[in-house]
Amino acid sequence: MSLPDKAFPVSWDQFHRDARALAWRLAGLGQEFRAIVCITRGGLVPAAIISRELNIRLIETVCIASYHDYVNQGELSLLKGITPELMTDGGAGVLVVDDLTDTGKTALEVREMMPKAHFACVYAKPKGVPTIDTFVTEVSQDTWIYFPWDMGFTYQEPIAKGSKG
Ligand SMILES: O=P(O)(O)OC[C@H]1O[C@H](OP(=O)(O)OP(=O)(O)O)[C@H](O)[C@@H]1O
Ligand code: HPA
Ligand SMILES: [Mg+2]
Repeated sequence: MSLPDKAFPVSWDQFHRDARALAWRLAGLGQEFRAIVCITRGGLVPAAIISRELNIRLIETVCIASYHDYVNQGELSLLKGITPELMTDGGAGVLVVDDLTDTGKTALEVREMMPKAHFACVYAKPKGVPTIDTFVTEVSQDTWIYFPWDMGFTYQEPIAKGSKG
């Protein structure tokens, strides 16, 4: 598969605002979370922001990789599971955080470990939406989200270059 046609670039500022908006939504649920489980690596950044906003200091990781060559999803590899103490009662009271859900496969894998946990991510594509309880912004399935930690400054061709006008 090649990169989807549409690009949704996200700056650090925008990501911070959107992750904070996610924290506001989660605060609005009126639920006390006993811990955050972040899905590495993408979940580390929103987890830092949400843990600060919601004053959650117990942070655990579940380490999963699936997009081995950036755009193409392969087999999911579970590199590190979740501590058994947090998986008691199906993960009730635990907040699972990721940067985005795309096909929903990653979230479903973690849901099998903690069916009663609350799943949150900043961005969602339609296929992944049913796997998530709370998110901020939906983008179409044929959009690629460019996160600031994957980006650098590069030269951009002028729009007019190559056009007949
Ligand atoms: O809904 P899905 O189709 O499963 O895709 C979403 C997952 O893909 C990305 O992680 P990736 O596996 O690329 O690893 P990374 O977080 O280390 O970049 C992203 O951070 C999500 O965790
Ligand atoms: N952007 C970045 N990483 C991803 C995406 C995306 O749209 N989908 C799955 N991993
Ligand atoms: Mg990830």
